[in-house]
Amino acid sequence: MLFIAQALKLDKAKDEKSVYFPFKGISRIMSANFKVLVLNGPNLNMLGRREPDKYGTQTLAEVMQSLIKCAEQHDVTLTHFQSNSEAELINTIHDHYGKVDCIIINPAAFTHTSIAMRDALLSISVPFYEVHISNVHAREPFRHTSYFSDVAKGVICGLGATGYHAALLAAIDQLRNQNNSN
Ligand SMILES: O=C1C[C@@](O)(C(=O)O)C[C@@H](O)[C@@H]1O
Repeated sequence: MLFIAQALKLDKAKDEKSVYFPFKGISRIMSANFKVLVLNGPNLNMLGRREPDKYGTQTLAEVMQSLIKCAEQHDVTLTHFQSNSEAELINTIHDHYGKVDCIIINPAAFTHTSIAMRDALLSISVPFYEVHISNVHAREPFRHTSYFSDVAKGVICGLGATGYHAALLAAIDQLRNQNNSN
C-alpha cells in the first residue's frame, strides 16, 4: 500500500494540489508537496552556546534537523537560511518570490527594528509565521514591539525550539485547508 501511495504521489502529486486516495473504504487526502522557507536572524547561529537559560541548549543545526524530519513526514520541502545580515535576509526573501507557500521566520533582534524586513515579506505576498524561542513579552520592554506581528499569519513565542514545530504544523494545516477549499 505504501508503495502504491508513493507511486501515486510521484506520478500525480507534483501536478495536482491534492490526491484523493480511497483504500479499503478509507479516504485519504495526500497533501501537495508544499514548500516552506525557514529564516533565522542574527545571533541564532549561536544557539546552544548563547544564553542557554533563555534559548535552550540545542544548536541551530539540531533544531533545523528535527524540523526537516518533521517536514519530510508531512511531504513538505523545507529550506532553511540563517544570516546575521539584514540585507542577506531581505535578498533571500526576494529570491523566494513565487517559490514558496509559506515562510516561518525568527527575525531575532531585527524583530524590534526592521521595517525593511517587514516590507520585504509583504512585497512577496507569502503568508508567514513569526517565531521566538523565548517569551519576548516577559523580557525587556524593547522586545515587546515587533514590526512583524500585525502582518503575520500567526505568532508563537516562549515555547522554546518547539515553537518552530508548532508553526510548521499550523502552516501545513492552513495550507491543506486552503487547498481543499479551492
Ligand atoms: O535574538 C533574539 C531571539 C528572539 O527572537 C527569540 O527567539 O526569542 C528574541 C529576540 O528579542 C532576540 O533578539
